[in-house]
Amino acid sequence: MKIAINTGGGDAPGLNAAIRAATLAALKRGWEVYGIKNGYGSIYTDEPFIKMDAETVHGITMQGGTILGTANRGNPFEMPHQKEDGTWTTKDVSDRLVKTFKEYDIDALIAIGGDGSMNIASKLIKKGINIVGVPKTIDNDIYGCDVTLGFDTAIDIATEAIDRITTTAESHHRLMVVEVMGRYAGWIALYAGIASSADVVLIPEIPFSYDSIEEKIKEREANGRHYTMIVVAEGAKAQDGEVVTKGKSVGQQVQLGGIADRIADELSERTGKESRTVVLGHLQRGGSPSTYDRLISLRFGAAAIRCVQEHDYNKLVVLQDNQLKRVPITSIEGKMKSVSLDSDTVQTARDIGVCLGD
Ligand SMILES: Nc1ncnc2c1ncn2[C@@H]1O[C@H](COP(=O)(O)OP(=O)(O)OP(=O)(O)O)[C@@H](O)[C@H]1O
Ligand SMILES: O=P(O)(O)OC[C@H]1O[C@](O)(CO)[C@@H](O)[C@@H]1O
Ligand SMILES: [Mg+2]
Repeated sequence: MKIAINTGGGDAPGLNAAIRAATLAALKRGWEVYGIKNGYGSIYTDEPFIKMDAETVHGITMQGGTILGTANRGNPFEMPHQKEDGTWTTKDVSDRLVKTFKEYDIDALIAIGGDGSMNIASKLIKKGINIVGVPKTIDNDIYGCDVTLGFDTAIDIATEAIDRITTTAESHHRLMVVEVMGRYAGWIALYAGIASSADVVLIPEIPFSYDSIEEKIKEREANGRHYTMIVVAEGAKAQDGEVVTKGKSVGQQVQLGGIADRIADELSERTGKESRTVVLGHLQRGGSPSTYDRLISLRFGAAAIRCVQEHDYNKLVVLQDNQLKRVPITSIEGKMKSVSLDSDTVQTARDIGVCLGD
């Protein structure tokens, strides 16, 4: 049996642990293991696959990033391509990918990635590639999976950062707006916001009203709290506004960012209070995984190999009610896991007085 492994989309803490578990579990079964570099990038080069052995994955469980490299601009069905006149377009190079897989006799691919990677996997499955998916993304937004690898570390980092920003906010009697990642779902903002006792948490699932935040600030001032901590997901938007973006390159998803500045300016204007913004950005994605992420990544990686062993292809290994399960990759195509507004976590936020902007 010959398997290949790749990592796609934004990196996340725990990717290396998943790669290690999948590699060791496959080697243990006497299989050959190959890595694909930079998403699907190396497929189109002279060395499409690199041979992986126990040495390749030695000591990487605790390492951030991915030893295979990743890409979030290299969807084989929409590959950026420069035309003769210098302008950019996209082209479908998936047939070349499928041909290379066949040439090298790869029996199955372990695709470690987010929703975008699983959408690509879904299409490759329809072209005859055997795939087992491993759910990765700090955004925690993969449908059908309670938790994705990388999320736990991201909320730990965000919580610690918000804790630290809170003491300076209080000392200076300021409004502090902390922008965290979360393109279409507010998991990081909600979990880290509640855990760090933020006063206002704004998520994409609840378009916010400035009146509601202003009222919260005024209520706090009246109670002698002369600072307010606002945590906002990059994908959140005002009730009468749009998601704030920074532009888009060909073949890449739109780059988000800038909502914190908008909110800070508007609230300073309304309240007369001084404000500052902090964008946590890629701090949330880098560095060593938490214990939970190491373990869940190892579990996902090994489970993916058990799937291949049973020829149970085209499944995504997921965690549901703390049990490892499998769901068809094609069944989650185009879907997303949003924060449920009647979940107990959202109710908890409301019960302890967190303003959710509505
Ligand atoms: N293996 C891959 N090679 C090249 N591009 C990829 C690969 N996997 C995903 N992409 C592209 O990267 C983008 C993000 O992928 P995905 O949703 O899987 O990642 P994510 O963890 O949610 O991170 P993010 O979306 O923020 O980069 C998508 O536009 C997708 O088409
Ligand atoms: O800056 P990059 O690496 O292109 O990706 C940023 C995106 O990746 C994520 O970190 C993970 O999906 C998003 O929250 C964010 O919008
Ligand atoms: Mg994604």
